[in-house]
Amino acid sequence: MNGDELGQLRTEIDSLDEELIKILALRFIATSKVGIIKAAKSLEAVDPSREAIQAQRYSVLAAQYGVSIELIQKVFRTVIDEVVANHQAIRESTLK
Ligand SMILES: C=C(O[C@@H]1C=C(C(=O)O)C=C[C@H]1O)C(=O)O
Repeated sequence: MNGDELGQLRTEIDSLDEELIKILALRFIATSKVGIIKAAKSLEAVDPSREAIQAQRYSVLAAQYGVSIELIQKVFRTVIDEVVANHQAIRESTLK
């Protein structure tokens, strides 16, 4: 591998990282809207049955794309925990 290839690969990685962050931002916008709807309907912040279905799907997709299932589950656990904390905050702010 020459220096040119290394540089090109790092440029590709930087661009993919930006896409990941952009997609996460879009996901948080969508989940915030869900949080507002759930707070308005007095629904719990956490939905374990929905999360179980998603976890199943993440495993299938991880296998399909050849990515570690454990890694994907950990990444989404971190993201979903953040969403749930955000939903709890929305719920508490609407109760006041
Ligand atoms: C977004 C929701 O709220 C929570 C967060 C989820 C997520 O980030 O995907 C899934 C289920 C819920 O525990 C939802 O209920 O759909």
